[in-house]
Amino acid sequence: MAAHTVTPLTGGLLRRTAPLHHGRRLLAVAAVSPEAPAPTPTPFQPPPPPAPARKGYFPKRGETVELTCEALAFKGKGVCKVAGSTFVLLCDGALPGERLLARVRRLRRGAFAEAAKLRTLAPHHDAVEAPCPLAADCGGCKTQSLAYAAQIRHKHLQVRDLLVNFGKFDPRRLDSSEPDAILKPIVPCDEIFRYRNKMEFSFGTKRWVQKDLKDKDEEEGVEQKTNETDGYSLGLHAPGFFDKVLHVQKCFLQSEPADKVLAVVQEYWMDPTLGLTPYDVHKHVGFLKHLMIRTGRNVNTGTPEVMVNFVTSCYKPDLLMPLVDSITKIPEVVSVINNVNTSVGNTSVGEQEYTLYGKPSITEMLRGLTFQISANSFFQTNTKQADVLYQVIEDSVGLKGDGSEIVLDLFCGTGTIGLTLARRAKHVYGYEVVPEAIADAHKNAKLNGINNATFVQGDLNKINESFGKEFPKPDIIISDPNRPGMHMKLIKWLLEVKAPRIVSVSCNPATCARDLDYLCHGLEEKDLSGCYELKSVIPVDMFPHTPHIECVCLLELR
Ligand SMILES: C[S@@+](CC[C@H](N)C(=O)[O-])C[C@H]1O[C@@H](n2cnc3c(N)ncnc32)[C@H](O)[C@@H]1O
Repeated sequence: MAAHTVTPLTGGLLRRTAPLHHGRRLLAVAAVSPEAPAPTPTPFQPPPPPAPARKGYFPKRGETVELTCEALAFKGKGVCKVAGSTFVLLCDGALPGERLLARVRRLRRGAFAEAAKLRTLAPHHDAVEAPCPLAADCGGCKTQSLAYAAQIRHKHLQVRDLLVNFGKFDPRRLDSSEPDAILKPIVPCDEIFRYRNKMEFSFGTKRWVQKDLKDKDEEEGVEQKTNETDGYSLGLHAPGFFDKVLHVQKCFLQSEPADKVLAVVQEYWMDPTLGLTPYDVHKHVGFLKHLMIRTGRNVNTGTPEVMVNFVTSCYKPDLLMPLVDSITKIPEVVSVINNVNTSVGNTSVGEQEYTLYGKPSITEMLRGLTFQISANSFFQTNTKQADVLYQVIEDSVGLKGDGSEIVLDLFCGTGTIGLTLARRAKHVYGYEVVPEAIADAHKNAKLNGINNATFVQGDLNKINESFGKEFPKPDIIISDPNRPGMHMKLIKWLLEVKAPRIVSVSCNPATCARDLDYLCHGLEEKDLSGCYELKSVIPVDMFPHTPHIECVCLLELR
């Protein structure tokens, strides 16, 4: 692995202000320096000459500035600076190497500012044409116009910098080209489009228009791309808005059959003769709330099977039937569900669920096991890459395979990780807070003839002294928490129970690095007794074109 140049932390910082479980706050995240430029596939146009350097620049709210993006920060924001200045402006949609015009939006305690991109002045080093025409406006694919190789490089560097700055790991142990380097090369995704098995779209009464930027830009004579006009909409929420919906005709992240369903729904739902209205989140009137489309694989044929779930504010199947008749002409559609959610909230889980067509669940296959997935079950969203991720987890877990070891699967969801390991373990114990997920885990175990797995519902943020008494001492612990990471109570328990190996799986490298710091460097300064040694970190890219990155970390008791 090549050694990377890394900007000092002060070169770009992102403040995380929400308090974490531990009382500590994450004050900075990695900013990574751009790597050597790759060939630029977009046609060359001479960029305007750069603005003169402004040493000692300090931003003013509302001003328009010319910026250069130097790196990608955690969450995919560009780390930008005015020429000649060291002050950092974080800008959504700015990509490393790009020169852009932006408006200063917010000053963050004088430490850094947030800016909104107006337009590109000169493209970044690794520019490619984004296939989706909405890529610049939709918060879903922030980095679609960055070549995939560059996306991977930046994700790898982010993980590396977070391990150094939050995890306090020695960069020399991470960067070495030796096979024992802790940070392994990132595992890329083979399919970088159409990888999501589930998309959830919202019906809205307001179609998103970037009004505030547009108005001001027109005054300033800056050309700004905008989206359509006000009106009903079906698509994705505009970034940062719960009531404005970006109209989406097709999504390059979902399967082709799912795109066919979306096209049919878009064609018919606004037909006034059908009497279908979108739910108004301000007035709490209207019928259609969300459209969820899930794609699974038929266990026998391997062909796609699609579930369509309409989330509505009340149960009026007659209103939906014309739409159902149209979408069920698509051969892959095997299930149409109606979740009825009468609450005023924006959630897509209904209090009542009705099957309007076909079966109530679809099947999915993962590492040789079969899973029944209903409309509200949790399941890894990139099935193909989940197969790769679970292989990496299985390799890191390194079960002997003689059926002698006890595995504890913390944050087990529907039990998928534990069940894939159960075949080589003595017994798997899974813990998870959502009761429906535990019920699914039991069903999944039964469906696959697995008898050596026990799943327990419980909140791992609220464990007490009795936790751990109901299962034997584990030989290996897997921990796969949500983005906030592990609660301090759980970290303390892990340090007390001293399982020989822990495999920490995380979708948030910042909280992951923080938790690794506690587990490897202890809670008391300089006391490493009973702590773990970090053996390997393998980043796996599950979500191309987004800032998300999954990490599988192996820890061994010292
Ligand atoms: C990232 S998912 C991992 C799921 C599973 N390991 C998988 O690979 O499919 C995290 C899981 O942790 C669960 N969870 C979140 N907070 C929890 C808590 N305080 N106690 C127990 N489980 C929790 C979530 O419901 C979710 O299923």
